[in-house]
Amino acid sequence: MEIQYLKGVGPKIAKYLSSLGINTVKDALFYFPRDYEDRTNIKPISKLENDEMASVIVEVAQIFPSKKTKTGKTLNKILFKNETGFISGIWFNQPYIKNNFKIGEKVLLYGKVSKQFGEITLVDPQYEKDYEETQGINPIYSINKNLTQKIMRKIIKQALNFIDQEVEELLPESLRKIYDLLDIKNAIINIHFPKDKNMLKLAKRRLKFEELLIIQLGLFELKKKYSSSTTSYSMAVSKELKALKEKLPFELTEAQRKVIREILIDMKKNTPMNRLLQGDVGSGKTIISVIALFNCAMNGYQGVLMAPTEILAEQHYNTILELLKDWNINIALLVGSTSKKQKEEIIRKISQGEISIVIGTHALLQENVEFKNLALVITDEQHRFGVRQRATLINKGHNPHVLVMTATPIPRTLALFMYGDMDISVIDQLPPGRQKVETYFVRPNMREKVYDFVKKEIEKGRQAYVICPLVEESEKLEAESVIEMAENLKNNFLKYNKIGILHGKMSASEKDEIMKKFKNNEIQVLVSTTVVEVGVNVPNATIIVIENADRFGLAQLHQLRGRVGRGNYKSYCILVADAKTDDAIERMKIMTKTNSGFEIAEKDLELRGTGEFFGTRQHGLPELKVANLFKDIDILMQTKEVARELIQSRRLLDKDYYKLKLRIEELIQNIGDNISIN
Ligand SMILES: Nc1ncnc2c1ncn2[C@@H]1O[C@H](COP(=O)(O)OP(=O)(O)OP(=O)(O)O)[C@@H](O)[C@H]1O
Repeated sequence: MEIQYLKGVGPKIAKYLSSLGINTVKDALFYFPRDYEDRTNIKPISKLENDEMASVIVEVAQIFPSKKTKTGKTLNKILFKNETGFISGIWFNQPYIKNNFKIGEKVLLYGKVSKQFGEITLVDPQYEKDYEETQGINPIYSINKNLTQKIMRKIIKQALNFIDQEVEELLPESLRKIYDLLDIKNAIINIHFPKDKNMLKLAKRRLKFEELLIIQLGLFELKKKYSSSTTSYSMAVSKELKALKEKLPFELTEAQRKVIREILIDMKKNTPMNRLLQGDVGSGKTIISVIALFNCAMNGYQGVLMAPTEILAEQHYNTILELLKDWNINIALLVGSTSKKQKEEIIRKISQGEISIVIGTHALLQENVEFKNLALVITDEQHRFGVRQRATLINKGHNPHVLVMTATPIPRTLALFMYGDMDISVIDQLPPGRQKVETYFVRPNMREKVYDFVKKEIEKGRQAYVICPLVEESEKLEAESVIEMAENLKNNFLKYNKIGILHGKMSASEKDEIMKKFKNNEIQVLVSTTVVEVGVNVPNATIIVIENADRFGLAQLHQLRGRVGRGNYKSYCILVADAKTDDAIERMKIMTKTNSGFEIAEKDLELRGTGEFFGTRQHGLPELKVANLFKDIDILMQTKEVARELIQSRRLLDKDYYKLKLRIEELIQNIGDNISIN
């Protein structure tokens, strides 16, 4: 039912609601509050504590004229009283607020308490005059400035009148009984307008349970599908591997050896490998992919490695060419900017099986790229590819082995959730000799000192990255900001150093040229956008300056920092930021405190929630509305068990579960796969 059918929702309000993603009554019912104000516990004024959120029922005692503050804001103050004391309300830049109150009138105020110099104040409080009906726990919705909480609550209340026709119960009573879950109707009513705190808790639990159970079931079904496809390419462990290992410029770490064993065992089986390889930045994942691709080629099959950026694809290509040059293996690079003629040639050779190892970017996904006998698919940094894209590549072969590499360390339980259909290998050890990257957070007025320090490193023979401030996502601006920054450095701080620039809008050959020069130390300072974020490997670079660091998320900062500290030299990361919000300052501080990708990932989850952390939309998985993968581990584990049991006992096929089953099929379709559960 369209939202306009509700009383009081005219075209204007409907438009505002639509901008929140609410187009139907059902959308409104599932638009859950972001928070609640608890008015059940109305305290005497004298008992209020500094900084707490509180409600008071008071009478207007005195209305003061508007004043200007030192910073030019208008300040309005109103004094309120009740039998327990006096409290003032202050509002900034709302000069008309005083017209809304009359002396002696009773109001309910809700806001943050500030106690200073014996005066108790509520800053910018919400107020309601018809407060009788809104006592209790009240929902607070994420709204935009065109709507008010009051209007929103009215709309939701009306929507709740249609709950019977709009909302389906997916969980049968038998299951609800065992796990003490509210029925869906009660859960939705109580998540919007909780009867009391306990009912709010139960409502949340029920909705989280459903949300997580559906995803778990979807992932289990996917896993079942892949593991039941029995025929893959069984590959012997090539005798040549020993020779390859001897050619490496370093000894493999124990962690790398363990992972290689796991992968070779998988590839030997005639069921397809489906493995996630996790390893922190710089832990040495590339060589693992080289060994897997080599083994595949030695068995006479084709393998492919897809990277998220051209720079990285080229880097992998060059590494592989160099390492495998003693063997007669045809290797090709296929990226967006490969010339048309070359592309055609490469595509022809791939389809005829003349090329054994293909390295590339998204360009590999084009329809006309066909393989003769694709047996191994490796994707690097998979969180940048959607599940769908991975599937497109996999479908170019017949049940090939699949290896996904990621540098985002995800706590194990969460990894099991996100990649529920995959086995997991972890490189939990860095190559020997690595030192902690010393990280500093400085304000922009320290810039001169920062670049003095950069100069000193260069004098020692080392190299530096300068990551440019993020600008709006405009192609031109991106290039401009890099050029401007480089000019600025040339004219001021780094007059005598060789500076190069790199940004996403350069052609592949330009980028390649710059990267080669940087690798050969012909460029000492590389001013770049985040195109170097993932994977770029120049061990002689020991210092990275990240300008406007507060605009980056933690995971991204960690990736960027991972560009240094990749060799035996002591390395530094300097975050230059005029961070103002608590959140931004917190992020900077976390970076200075820890080098562990694992800890950073956990903090990131805490600060940003799971949706953004995983970029769930890219994964094709639904965004979680109520559950939080970090905080709701217990429900997560419980639903995992339930999912397993429902599938193993085949109870999911019972009539009771029919609606749930349909929902799961729908979910899998959204992920980009097509299976019916039977
Ligand atoms: N066992 C090892 N001993 C010494 N150096 C190693 C070892 N394994 C890899 N390296 C080197 O460490 C550097 C980082 O390796 P690699 O580029 O594979 O990291 P990565 O795991 O892909 O990191 P990122 O996620 O940042 O791309 C490279 O210079 C590589 O040659």
